[in-house]
This record gives sequence, C-alpha cells and structure tokens, in this order.
Amino acid sequence: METNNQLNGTISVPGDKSISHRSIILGAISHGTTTINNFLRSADCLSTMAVFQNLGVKIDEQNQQIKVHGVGINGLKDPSVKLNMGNSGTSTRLISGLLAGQSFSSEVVGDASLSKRPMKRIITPLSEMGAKIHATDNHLPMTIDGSRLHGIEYTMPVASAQVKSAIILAALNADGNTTIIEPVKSRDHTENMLMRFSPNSIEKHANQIIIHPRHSLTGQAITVPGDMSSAAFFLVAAAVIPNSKVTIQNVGINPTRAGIINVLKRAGAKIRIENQTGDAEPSADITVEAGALTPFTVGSDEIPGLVDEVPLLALLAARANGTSKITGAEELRFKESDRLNVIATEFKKLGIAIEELRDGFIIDGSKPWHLVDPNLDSHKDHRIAMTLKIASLLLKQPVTIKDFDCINISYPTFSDDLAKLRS
Ligand SMILES: O=C(O)C1=C[C@@H](OP(=O)(O)O)[C@@H](O)[C@H](O)C1
Ligand SMILES: C=C(OP(=O)(O)O)C(=O)O
Repeated sequence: METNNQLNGTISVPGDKSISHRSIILGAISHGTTTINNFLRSADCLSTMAVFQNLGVKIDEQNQQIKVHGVGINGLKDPSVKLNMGNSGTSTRLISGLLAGQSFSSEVVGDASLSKRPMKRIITPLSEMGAKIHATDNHLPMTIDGSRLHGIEYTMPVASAQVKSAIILAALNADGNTTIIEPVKSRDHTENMLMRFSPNSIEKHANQIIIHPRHSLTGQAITVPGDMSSAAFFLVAAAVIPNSKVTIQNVGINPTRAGIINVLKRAGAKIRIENQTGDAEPSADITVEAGALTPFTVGSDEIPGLVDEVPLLALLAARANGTSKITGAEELRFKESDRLNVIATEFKKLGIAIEELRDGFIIDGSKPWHLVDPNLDSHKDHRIAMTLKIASLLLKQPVTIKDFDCINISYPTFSDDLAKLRS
C-alpha cells in the first residue's frame, strides 16, 4: 500500500471555530467595540455573524479584521426574520441561551442535518431557568419566547461545551447566581473569554462555574489561535503517511481541546511542540513526523477533549500495528452525521478491519487495507469528508468523495493547505 503522497512543509491553519463563534457572541452583547483577528470565515461562523446582524448588531470588516459594535446584553433588537443557524450546532445552542432571556420572541431554524440534532439538552436546563421554548419533538424549528430567567444549580448530565455555554449565556441575564457542575470537563473557551469581557461575571473552580448576573461586558481585542480540530487532519496525516513531516504553526493547545496530542504520543507518533505562548488560550507550533504506530485505547474520560477528532483517531488506529479500541464516544451519533456509523461504513469500503460499537470502534490496523468500493460518501459532514480525503492519500487507486464541498462548514481552505504540503 506504499504511495508517494507524503506531506512535507510548514503551514498555519485558519482560526479556531469555537473561539470565532464566541468572539462574535460576547462582542455583540458587550459595550464598545470588539476587534477579532484571524476570525474563521467558514459557513458556521458566518451563520453566527448573520444571526447577530439580524438581531441589530453592526459587524464590519477592515483589512481582514472583524469589528463587532456591541449593543449590550439588553440591546439586541427583535428580529423581523427567522434566525437561520445553517448547519451549526454551536450557533444554535449558544445563541438560544442568549435569546431565552430577551424581551422578544425568536424563531430559530437550521438546515436538514441541524434539524435532526437533539435540542432537549438545552431546553431542559433553560426551561428550569424559566425559559419558554417550543420545539416539536425537541428539534428545530424552535420558538423562543424571551422571558425573565432565574438562576439555577445544574449538574451537566453529558459533557457538552455547547450546553454549558447556553446556560452561561442565559445566566448572564438571570435574577440570581447560576452554578454549573461539570463531572467531566468540556472545552472552556466561553469561560476564558467571559473572564476577559466581564471578570466579575464568572468564578471558575475545578469542576464548578458560578455566574453572577448583570455585570456589563466590555469589548475586547481578540486574536483567534489556529484551530486544533483543523490542524489535526495534517497532524494525523503526517503520522500515518510514510516519509511525511509537517509543522503547523500557531495552533490553539488549550488543554480542554488538545486530547489528540496525548493520543498521538501514546500511539508512538514522533511529535514536537514548540514556541508555546502562555495565554489562557495558549498556542504553539506542532511538528509530526511519520513512523511506526502502536495500538491505543481511548475511553470516555478523554472524549470531550478530542470529540471532533474521533474520525481521525479511527484513521490513526487503522494504521497502528495491532488492535485499538475507542469507547465512550456515543456523543458522535449526534453530530452533523452519526459519525460512528458513517466512519464504520466508509472505512469498510477501504477494506479497513473496523467493528462499530454502541459507543465507539474496535479497529485492527495490522490487517492490510484493500479497496472494496471507491465511491466514498461524506454524508455532508465536513469532518468525515476531510478524514476520508486524508485516508485516500494512503491508497494507490483513485476514489471519489460525495459532497466534498461540505468542508466549507469548518475549513474552506483545506484543499489549498493540503496542496501546499504536497508541493
Ligand atoms: O462548544 C463548541 O464550540 C463545540 C462543542 C462540541 O460540541 P458539544 O459541546 O455538543 O460536545 C464540538 O463537537 C463542537 O464542534 C464545538
Ligand atoms: C460538531 C461540530 O460542530 P457543531 O456542533 O457546531 O455543528 C463540528 O464542528 O464537528
């Protein structure tokens, strides 16, 4: 299965998707102007931007810098249109938290994939706070009648940064404090950013966050680090494609997001992390070089820190010399596609020895791949499309990937960056 598709060189990847969303959201409800450098101009983040424009927030762009002219938490305007969240779960869940405490009603809609994704996870805690949300069968479209909210104490049943952030944003406009208890920690970008925009609004403890409402937010200058979830395609590619060596500069390495680095190390990948900055959202240059890979296990405690990288972990496992097991990843069934089922289905077309479990996979990477069906399908899921593209670099035969343009959701310049590493 040796190919000449090795990747070599140094690139940087676009800005982090989670941080880009949050910089628009917190900027919009602040007083003063928020500037955003290295904002990710992908379809999901542009959905967030358009929603706030429909809520009366002026957002403009000069020399690739985004400027959000904040209106304060009570300055959003009654939208005269449906708020279209496109394909973005993050936009939907975070902004719904904010809409719950407004003085107007909003109708939230999304595309076919988003309309299949579960919203009960936000409806339950927000309703406990006094929100009035109507959604047939807990799916979009959803009507949110803005109401007076009160503080709650909430223990998160699933580790979800989107749910946590929805509660935080609602809590900013509630009567009384809100306490969120997180048995397993999810990404903490909302908390980190709120610490900057309004230090008196938030207390952060080991597994507990307390929100103190009604402190105003002040606009900030944000520089978004490179997206670890985008960098991960090339980090894993460099680990699995013989003779590769790739450096990705300025990647966000917030520990709640960098789980893939730990797994790459455990699998024996040659990896180096350099030039780290010491911010609340640290970043660094990461180099990975191809080499022999050993099998690994990943369990539920690690999943939140690498939830969007699980398709890539499956690819890493499919090139390790033995049987790897990934469990505790049932959340993958509720993303843009059922990612556990789709990865198992598409990897079987490549002749990979993969067994789909209820909550993960068992993958025997010691068995050679043999192409069974060259007609691969992204299922309109950006992370699946890019994972299959990297996998295809290990094949001698050509394959096609249906609906590959869905990569625009998170990484519109993926193909350009891949081309740079192949030239
Ligand atoms: O908060 C965020 O920005 C995100 C949280 C994760 O979702 P969950 O919180 O639902 O696990 C992740 O899958 C998504 O890509 C982005
Ligand atoms: C799950 C993802 O995003 P979202 O939930 O925002 O649609 C993702 O980017 O992989």
